[in-house]
Amino acid sequence: MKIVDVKVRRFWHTTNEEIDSDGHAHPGPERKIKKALLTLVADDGTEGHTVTSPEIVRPYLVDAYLKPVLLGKDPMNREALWQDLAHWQRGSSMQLTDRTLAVVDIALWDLAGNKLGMPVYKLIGGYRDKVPAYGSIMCGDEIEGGLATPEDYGRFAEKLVKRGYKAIKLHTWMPPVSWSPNVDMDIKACAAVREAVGPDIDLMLDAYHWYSRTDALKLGRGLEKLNFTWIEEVIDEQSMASYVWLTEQLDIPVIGPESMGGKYFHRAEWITAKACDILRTGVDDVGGISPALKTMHLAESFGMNCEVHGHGAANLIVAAVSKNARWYERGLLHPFLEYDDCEDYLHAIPDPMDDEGFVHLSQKPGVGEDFNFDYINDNLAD
Ligand SMILES: O=C(O)[C@H](O)[C@@H](O)[C@@H](O)C(=O)NO
Ligand SMILES: [Mg+2]
Repeated sequence: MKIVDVKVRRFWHTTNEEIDSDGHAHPGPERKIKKALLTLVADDGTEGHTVTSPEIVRPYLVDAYLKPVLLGKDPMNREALWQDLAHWQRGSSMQLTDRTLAVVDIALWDLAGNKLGMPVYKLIGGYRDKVPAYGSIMCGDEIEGGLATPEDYGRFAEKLVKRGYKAIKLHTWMPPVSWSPNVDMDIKACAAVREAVGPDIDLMLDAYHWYSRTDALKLGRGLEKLNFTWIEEVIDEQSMASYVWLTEQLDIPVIGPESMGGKYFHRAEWITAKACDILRTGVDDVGGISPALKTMHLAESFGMNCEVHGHGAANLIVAAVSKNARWYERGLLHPFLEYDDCEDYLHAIPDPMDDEGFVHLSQKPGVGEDFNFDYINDNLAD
């Protein structure tokens, strides 16, 4: 087989989420944004697809890196293609990011699954056909009846438990919320959730990402009293030394790094420096399914769990093939948004959850995104 085409189709997508000045999502007025479908085409007609933001597969990157590396190559040689792209990153003046490597890797896995008529998680080697999910709540806001008070979080958490979740992660208030960040309010929100759901639900916190060491310590101590399962990204992850310090001080497990680059290389440094108790990976964060698997195996060799950042079919695959991933991060969730509503460019959501809190893997060939190609082709954007 050979790759004969690399195609990008930009299309209009309707969303009811808006992104704040810190890059976090909240409910918002319905609006149209552009998305991009990346398609890799093999000479036998087999295709692999994934959807991303247009910037991730902008024409410059496709012409300067993706086509030169991919065209004429065997799409089944994913490792060689990923290594070639990864080597181009240094010479790309930071233009070729892990996000672009990720979408190419996912599309290559999708193409392989389509070619072999298998769901990708089975192609890799399934560990389970369903994964327990935690409900990942959106960052707090100042919306009446939304996530504006600790009581709002408590009420929403009760609903999530009734929906079937056996674990819940809070993202609490961060700027631009006018009075945040605020450790005491973070602890109040966590206490309200613990009070609402009782002692048997796993609870985690992912709070303001730039607290000082002493603020993070105060927050961690508060979570220990509430028997939380982990504390996440509460200090700038660029300071690994701060996480070494925090991990030494706290009994509650510290998880990371999420947003740091460096793929599995940097995550190996966090493990050997004892900067975390639980490792973190995610297809967007480390450059695709392939490097996410390497990160998972790295953690396993140190007897560590590694939790997958983010939702979607590709992240679900990484959790489904890994004994040392406890959860699938399902979200982000908000009282005003219906997460089970399907995106307009899909025929079905990639992470259906039963009422016991398990997300079931698609048994269709490929990665598991059930694209509505008619919708995409009928809503093309320039
Ligand atoms: O934008 C972000 O910080 C992430 O998307 C975040 O909201 C959430 O996905 C996360 O941190 N999960 O762990
Ligand atoms: Mg996080």
